[in-house]
Amino acid sequence: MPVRFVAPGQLPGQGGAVRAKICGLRSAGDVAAVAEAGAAYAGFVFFPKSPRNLSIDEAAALAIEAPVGLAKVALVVDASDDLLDAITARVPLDMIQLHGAESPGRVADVRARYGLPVMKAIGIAEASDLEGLAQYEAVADQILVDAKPPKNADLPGGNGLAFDWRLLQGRQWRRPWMLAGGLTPKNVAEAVRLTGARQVDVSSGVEASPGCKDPALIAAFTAALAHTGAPKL
Ligand SMILES: O=C(O)c1ccccc1N[C@@H]1O[C@H](COP(=O)(O)O)[C@@H](O)[C@H]1O
Repeated sequence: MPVRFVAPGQLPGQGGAVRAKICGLRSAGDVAAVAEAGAAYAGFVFFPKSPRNLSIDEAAALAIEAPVGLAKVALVVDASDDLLDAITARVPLDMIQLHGAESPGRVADVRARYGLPVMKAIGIAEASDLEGLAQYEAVADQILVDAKPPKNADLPGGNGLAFDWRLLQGRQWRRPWMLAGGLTPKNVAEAVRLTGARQVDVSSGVEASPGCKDPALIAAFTAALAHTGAPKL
């Protein structure tokens, strides 16, 4: 399977700055703050239980006005084809993030049906959770390594919970990957140092309250990445 979407600086040895995805944007001001901060990706959440949920019309308005060069990502959770058909028909996108219990076969189907790169989220709480990641390497364009949500959590992500980043030390995957889960402006440099991540994803950690992004925290998050050195694995 050809890799259709590899962000610059994401393959081993390519170096480059650590790239940020800021997820759960809900307003034009959020998008402007993310672009101003130099983030690479803007995430729009389509999951009604989330405080960051957007209607398709709202997301379309934000995505159409987003600056060129800011990659627009639709986050969905076990979405039907009907929902994805509706999103992709209206919202200009660069990537689909699957953040539910989608099987490898479903990842492959979404990728083929929509012709967009797909990032599959995998929840990690302990070392054995990493074993499940391998089956997605063959079908996803990118892997999102996130904290596993607590049992009975309303949200499968976006809970502001971190996992033990040392679990990733010494690991290498065949696909570009992103680190997520409980990242903040204060801890992201340490997370990068410990894991070697070259891409990071944040939602709660740059919010003043659930669903309300804080431009100062977004700027502090990307500023914290500016001085992260080469990975020490
Ligand atoms: O942000 C949400 O509301 C959300 C809802 C459903 C699935 C995933 C969600 N967010 C993603 O979760 C991770 C970690 O978020 P946090 O920084 O710990 O709050 C991130 O990838 C978000 O894209």
